[in-house]
Amino acid sequence: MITIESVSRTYGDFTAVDDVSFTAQPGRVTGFLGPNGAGKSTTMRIIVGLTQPTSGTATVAGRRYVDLPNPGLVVGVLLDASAQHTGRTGREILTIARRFMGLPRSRVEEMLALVSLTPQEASRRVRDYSLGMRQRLGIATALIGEPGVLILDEPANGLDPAGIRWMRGLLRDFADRGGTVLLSSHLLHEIEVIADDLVVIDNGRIVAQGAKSDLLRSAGSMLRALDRDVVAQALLDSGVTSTPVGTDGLLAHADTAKVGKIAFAAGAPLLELRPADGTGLEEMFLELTAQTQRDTTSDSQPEGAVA
Ligand SMILES: Nc1ncnc2c1ncn2[C@@H]1O[C@H](COP(=O)(O)OP(=O)(O)OP(=O)(O)O)[C@@H](O)[C@H]1O
Repeated sequence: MITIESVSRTYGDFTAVDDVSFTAQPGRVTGFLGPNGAGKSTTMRIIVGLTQPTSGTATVAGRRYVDLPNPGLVVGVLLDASAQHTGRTGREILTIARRFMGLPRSRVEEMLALVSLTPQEASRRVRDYSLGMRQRLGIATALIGEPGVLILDEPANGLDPAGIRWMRGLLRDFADRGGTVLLSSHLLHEIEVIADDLVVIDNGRIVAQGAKSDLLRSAGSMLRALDRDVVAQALLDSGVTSTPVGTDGLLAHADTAKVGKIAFAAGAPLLELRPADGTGLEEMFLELTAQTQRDTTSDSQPEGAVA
C-alpha cells in the first residue's frame, strides 16, 4: 500500500504539490492522471524519497521510503527509463541491481526473459537501446527484487502496441496477485483499460479520486443539441454547469431527467441525451482539468486537447 498524507511541495513561492492525500491499495492498479506540470512526477519522486516534501508524509508498506532497509525488495520504481547508465549493458544493469539487493544470480536471466530482451540485446549498451527497450529494462529492474509495490511514471512511453498490451497484462497480473500499482500515464485509454482506481491531479491539487467505475458513473449527462450554446445557457440559468464536447455535444453535471426538462423548457431541441457513464475517461479528465488545458481556447473543442 502507498499512503500519501497532506503532502505539499513548494519551490520558492510556487506550489507544485498542494496538500495531496490519497492511497494506492493492494490488489489494485491506481492510475495517476493530470495535465503537464500538474505535479504527478513530483508526487512520485516524494514517495520514493528523491524529493523532500515541504510538509506531509508519504509511506510505502507503512514506512517512509528512506527508512526501508532494502527498498528494492519492497517497491519497484520506474520514473525515467532514460536515466539508466547508458555505458552499461542491460545485463550489467540488472546484475548490479541484483547484487545490490542480495538476490540470486538466476534473477537476471529470469527478468530478461520476463521483459523479452534477447541475450543479444542484453549484451548491448543501453545507449544503443530504443526507448521501448529502455522501458522494458526499467520494468525488469523494478521487478527484480519481487516487490509488492510498483511505482511507474509513464511506463508505456515508447512501447509499441504489442509492448503496451504486454505491459497491461503484466501489471494486471501483478495486481491480481495482491500487488499495489501506482501508474501515471498521458495515455488515457491505457489508464481507462487497466486502472481500478483513479487519482486526478491538477495544479498540484487532487481534483478527483476513487474507483474508476464510480468516477465515470458520476460524470452526469451527455447531450448533443442543434444549438448547444442555448442549452448551455439554459442549464446555467438553472444552476447546472456543463462542458463542451466535440462539435455539438455537452457534458452536463446533472442527471438526464433534469437536463431534459431544462432543455424542453428552453425550447431547445436535443439530438441525443444519455447518462454519461460510457462517456469515458477523456471527457472526465478534460472536464476536471478544464482550467489548465493549455491547448483549448474558449471556443475550441476539448476533444483532441490531449495528445
Ligand atoms: N526542482 C524544481 N524547481 C522548480 N519547479 C519545479 C521543480 N520540479 C518541478 N517543478 C514544477 O512543479 C510543477 C509540477 O511538475 P511535475 O514534473 O511534477 O509535473 P507532472 O504532472 O509530472 O508533469 P508532466 O506530465 O508534464 O510530466 C511544474 O510546474 C514544474 O515546473
